[in-house]
Amino acid sequence: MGVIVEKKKPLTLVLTLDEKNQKILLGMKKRGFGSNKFNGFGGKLEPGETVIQAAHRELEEEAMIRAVDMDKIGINLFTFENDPVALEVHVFRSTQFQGTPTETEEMRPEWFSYDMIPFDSMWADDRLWFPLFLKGQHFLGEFHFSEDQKRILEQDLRSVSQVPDEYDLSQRKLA
Ligand SMILES: CNc1ncnc2c1ncn2[C@@H]1O[C@H](COP(=O)(O)OP(=O)(O)OP(=O)(O)O)[C@@H](O)[C@H]1O
Repeated sequence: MGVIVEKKKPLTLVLTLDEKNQKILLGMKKRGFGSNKFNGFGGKLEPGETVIQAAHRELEEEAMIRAVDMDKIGINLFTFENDPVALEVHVFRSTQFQGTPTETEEMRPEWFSYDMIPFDSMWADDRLWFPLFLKGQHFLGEFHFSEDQKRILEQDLRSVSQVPDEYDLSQRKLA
């Protein structure tokens, strides 16, 4: 116990669902942080941008689709051994979009059935919170990773009735 966090960096993550066919759109990340893993679409905020604006922009840039609905469903706070900066990932759920998912320089999109999500090729936290996400439950998670980003050393995940605008660092469970 005792994960030290000095500051946090907001990021977005959008998961697009085809509820009728029980499928989720993921992308194989081709470069940068988390490369060679399947994930939702997202990234950093640009100066002056809100979290929701960044969520829409990153989905358009990385998957070439435009979300019609965008619901904030949770926040995950990620920390890594020997790194005082936490990643605050705002997770969104979208069930309607315009356009056709298209491969970009950053991502190769692919649909997966809810019961065939490729967790072995994803971040280790995903298999823990996806079940809540798929049920539409709001959640807050904290995941402390090993320095090599492969293993979760400590974690806390809980359902909440409402998702706050940001993760209150003074309320961390792994502090
Ligand atoms: C540690 N466990 C994790 N589990 C699940 N998802 C995680 C994650 N850690 C980061 N993520 C997501 O990974 C993307 C990184 O994005 P990232 O490439 O850094 O951002 P962005 O596209 O702005 O950067 P560049 O343009 O490449 O610099 C972004 O969606 C972010 O939410």
